[in-house]
Amino acid sequence: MQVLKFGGTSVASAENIGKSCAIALKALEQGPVVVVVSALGGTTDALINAGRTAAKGTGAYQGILQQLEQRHLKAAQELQLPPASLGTATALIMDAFVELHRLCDGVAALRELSNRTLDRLMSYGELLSSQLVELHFHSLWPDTIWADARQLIRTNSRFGNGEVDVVATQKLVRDFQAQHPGDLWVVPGFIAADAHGTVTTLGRGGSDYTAALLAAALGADKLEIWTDVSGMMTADPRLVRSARPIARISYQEAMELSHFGAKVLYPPTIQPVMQRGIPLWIKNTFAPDDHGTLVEVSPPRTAAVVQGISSIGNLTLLNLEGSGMVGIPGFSKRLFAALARERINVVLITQSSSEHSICVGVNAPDAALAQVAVDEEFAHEIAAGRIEPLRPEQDLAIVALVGENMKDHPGISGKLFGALGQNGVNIRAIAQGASEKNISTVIRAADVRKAINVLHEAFFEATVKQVNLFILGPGNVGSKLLEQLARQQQHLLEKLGLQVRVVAIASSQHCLVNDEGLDLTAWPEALAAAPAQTLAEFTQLIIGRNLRNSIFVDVTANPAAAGIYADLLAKSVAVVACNKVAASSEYALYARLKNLSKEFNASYLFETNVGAALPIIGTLNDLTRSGDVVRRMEAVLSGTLNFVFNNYDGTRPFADVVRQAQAEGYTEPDPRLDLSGSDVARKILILAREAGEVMEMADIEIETFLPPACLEGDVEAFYTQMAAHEAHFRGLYEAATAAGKRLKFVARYAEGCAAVGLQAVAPGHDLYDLRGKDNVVLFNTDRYVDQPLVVKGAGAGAEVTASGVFADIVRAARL
Ligand SMILES: NC(=O)C1=CN([C@@H]2O[C@H](COP(=O)(O)OP(=O)(O)OC[C@H]3O[C@@H](n4cnc5c(N)ncnc54)[C@H](OP(=O)(O)O)[C@@H]3O)[C@@H](O)[C@H]2O)C=CC1
Ligand SMILES: N[C@@H](CC=O)C(=O)O
Repeated sequence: MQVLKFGGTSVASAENIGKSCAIALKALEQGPVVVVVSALGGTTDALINAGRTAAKGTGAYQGILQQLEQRHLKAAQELQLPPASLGTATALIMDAFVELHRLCDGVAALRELSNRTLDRLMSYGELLSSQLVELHFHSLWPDTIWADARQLIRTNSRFGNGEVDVVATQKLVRDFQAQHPGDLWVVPGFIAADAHGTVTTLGRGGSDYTAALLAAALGADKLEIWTDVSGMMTADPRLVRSARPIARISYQEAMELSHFGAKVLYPPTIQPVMQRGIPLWIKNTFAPDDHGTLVEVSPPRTAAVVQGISSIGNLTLLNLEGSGMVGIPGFSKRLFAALARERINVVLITQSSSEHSICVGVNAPDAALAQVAVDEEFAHEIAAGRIEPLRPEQDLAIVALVGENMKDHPGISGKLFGALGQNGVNIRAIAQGASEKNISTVIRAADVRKAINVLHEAFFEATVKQVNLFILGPGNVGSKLLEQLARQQQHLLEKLGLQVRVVAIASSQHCLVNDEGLDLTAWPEALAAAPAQTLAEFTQLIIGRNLRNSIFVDVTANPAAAGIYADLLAKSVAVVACNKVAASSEYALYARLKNLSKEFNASYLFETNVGAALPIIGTLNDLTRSGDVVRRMEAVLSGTLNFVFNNYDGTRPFADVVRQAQAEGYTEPDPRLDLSGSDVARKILILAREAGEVMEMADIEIETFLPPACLEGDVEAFYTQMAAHEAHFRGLYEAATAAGKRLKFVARYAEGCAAVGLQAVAPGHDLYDLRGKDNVVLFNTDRYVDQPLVVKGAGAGAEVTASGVFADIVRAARL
């Protein structure tokens, strides 16, 4: 004997009924079959709607019923039944709707819809669908009978959610079997009757339960639940795109997952088949060849420790707290008794070992009633100040990991907390029983999508991690970065398992957004047509999207952009910046950002602030982290100035060489920062801070070689004044050359002091041979005493800088 249950979508139309029928006929090749059917998809909701509309006293329910009747008549027509069967079907439908109209008229007259009447109304959905299906089967398999579930499933008289009398039900089913030994039964799901024969229902989704009760009573070889997905999934596919079906799972795990929102199975379904050890399949009517999920006693153990991730929304936490609870027995009993008296279901319980508080999760609609009930129960203690009035916390949800293997596996909860923490998901409460089949976390409802995706990636997709970039400043460096990202997307996916998506690009005039990731080959045109956004709006866009593994990339030189880092880090959004403003602004901000980065587990990386893509800050960090102490640094840190002094020989104006440096992309957007020495000063300041020094910009001695007039006015005036002072620059050059030396703009740090300035260096000096736009840093430390540790190479240029930003992005993504 096999029991096959077809859900609402599987019988929603004549075409779908045909598919379900084909599945049942195939099963008949292996032996007798019991088919349990739900109502035609959407019917139960429509019947409830009709009843509730009638209860308001309006006549609108008539329209709802007429539509529903037409739908059933159309399905009967389309089933292409033999004429006699079609006549029977039409009569059944019309009679049923006469009765439904009569019931709703009564509800409208009384303006009252009791659970008992609602059960009666709803029962017509399954009664009609099962009779239509039976007529269709009958035409293909004459040995088919319709079995009325009201005569098979016995419940108490709790209308709306009847409690099944299992012993009576088993007897009724076996007696029926003895009298009707046919090959194929068709049974309406969801409906039952109490001892007086009054119709009851088994709760929404109860058709699964009907099928399980029949399977258990008949000692079936298997139960198959046919639905519109290919099995139980590792997570809700509406929230997690990469969710996949679970091939085999234990009853216990399936029970945990179905309780926690895996809607493919009505939770009570498992108990009856588990008791009898009947294998339960979840299969897809629309893809019958897919494997589906097999729920069984002990599935073969795979490497998967976690089987699925599930969630329940709409949760409220109630926290009973107070010093008067500690060490006194009976508090929890009274708390749960108060909730039970109001028939409030407790979804989750936690209590810390200090016994100072007990925290329970309830469905949000029950929270107000729960609060009154508990506050009343403890009114005496609250008045005496021994207990606080109950504190409800709303807009929460549970996200749970499910898997029997978790119990033998250390580190699962560590991984869970780490993954959530890194993405700024705050855990409000935790529950895990000693059986360790389920680890439940309570989080903000707004974080559910992000949390489930983060966990799915951590536990099911070790190979791919999605990273979401928000890029500010698609200028010289920014546009090169976007080119490099576009070129390397496949490489990142294949070699590093990173699926890098650029979600937004913003300039000062436009902001382009696509939650699915922008097309990186066509962004310039799209950006030019996109609307503007302020920095505050851009910040909100990043925070509001609440995407996992979010990284803000600042490729501007804008001081205001540096002002948003703190807000982002505090939301666990990583920050990668080649903008030097934040790291070189007042020490308090630099320190705050560093602390926020630690506190919220979000990277704050700015390697390109010094020497473009050269590993200067990284090297310094490695030295200090491993206990070395930096005593002295000597460096050339301006690509622009090194280029200018390497290329200026008096044969063409100094200002022209500076213009060339700007055209080649070495200067700051405002080249006066380079020529004045300020840019080098910020770099040595950043290095000194990274070496552990508490320093401000004002502590750096800047010896400028520019005549003061060059720094008056705007950038064009700057170029004009440099041209006017050509003799000054030639003089500097000639004096150095005459002494056999070269000009280098040098930064120095030693014993808490730092200075920058132009210097003529002699052959043999470490800085003498520094070519082109190169930078160099010489670190003298406790370990590098005789010879400095040297980092040297190209120190400016859009392409190399972009590659340094890219490397920081990858570092942040792999954290
Ligand atoms: N060039 C190099 O070798 C190196 C550069 N850097 C750093 O890289 C950064 C960028 O330099 P570069 O690409 O040459 O500069 P660009 O001037 O070419 O680009 C700056 C970008 O920032 C945008 N921007 C400015 N203000 C805002 C704002 N308020 N909101 C949104 N976008 C804004 C600009 O947009 P719009 O055009 O609309 O104003 C532009 O797209 C600088 O901080 C520089 O110090 C670091 C290391 C080396
Ligand atoms: N303008 C800078 C670029 C890198 O920071 C330089 O010239 O070094």
